[in-house]
Amino acid sequence: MKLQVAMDVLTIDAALTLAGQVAPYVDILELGTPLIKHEGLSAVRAIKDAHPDKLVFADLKTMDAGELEADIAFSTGADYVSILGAAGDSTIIGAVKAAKAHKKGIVVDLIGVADKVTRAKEVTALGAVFVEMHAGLDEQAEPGFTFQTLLSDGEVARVPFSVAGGINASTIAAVQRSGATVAVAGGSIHGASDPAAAAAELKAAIV
Ligand SMILES: O=C(CO)[C@H](O)[C@H](O)COP(=O)(O)O
Repeated sequence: MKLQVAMDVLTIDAALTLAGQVAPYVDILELGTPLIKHEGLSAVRAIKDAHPDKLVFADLKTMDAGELEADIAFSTGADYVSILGAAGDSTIIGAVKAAKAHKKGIVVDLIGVADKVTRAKEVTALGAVFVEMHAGLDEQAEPGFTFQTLLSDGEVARVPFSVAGGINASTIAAVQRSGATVAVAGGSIHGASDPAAAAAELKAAIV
């Protein structure tokens, strides 16, 4: 299982600092949606230039204009671009077309999708390299939130999937047992007093 750090910071400087701290322990460097909205896709270029050996994930969460938005991000250095599973099939098909042209990958983020299992199968058939079983920051804060549903949806869907939703050192082993191909960790790394140590601890928990 690969480890992806979600860099939910707001400036390119902060992202470069964080990436420099955690790169030895992670496989995928994700530019978070707030960072891209704040700094633009130049953040993707800056991270790829600084870490050409790492996979770079642009968390666009695209809902429309799939081919155009994905093409821009791939042209700027992204290896993966996220498209929302709630988007129409034509948006996902367009984004996959751009990914194929660049020999890169589309990840479909299932945040907010009620039936994640069905949509996971549909978008994988459309060409997504993997889906993200994702509970966003707001959903994590809702009463009754349970992380377990993400894992069981991934297990049932039987397609390549990542998991994101507050993963930390005490939950990452369960993520791996569920069969996930990627564990995404944001706050447990960028919010730690020592992000390098936090990333190292997560990496060490992956067997
Ligand atoms: O995409 C996101 C929110 O929409 C986050 O980057 C993702 O949820 C990972 O962060 P955390 O581990 O803090 O949940």
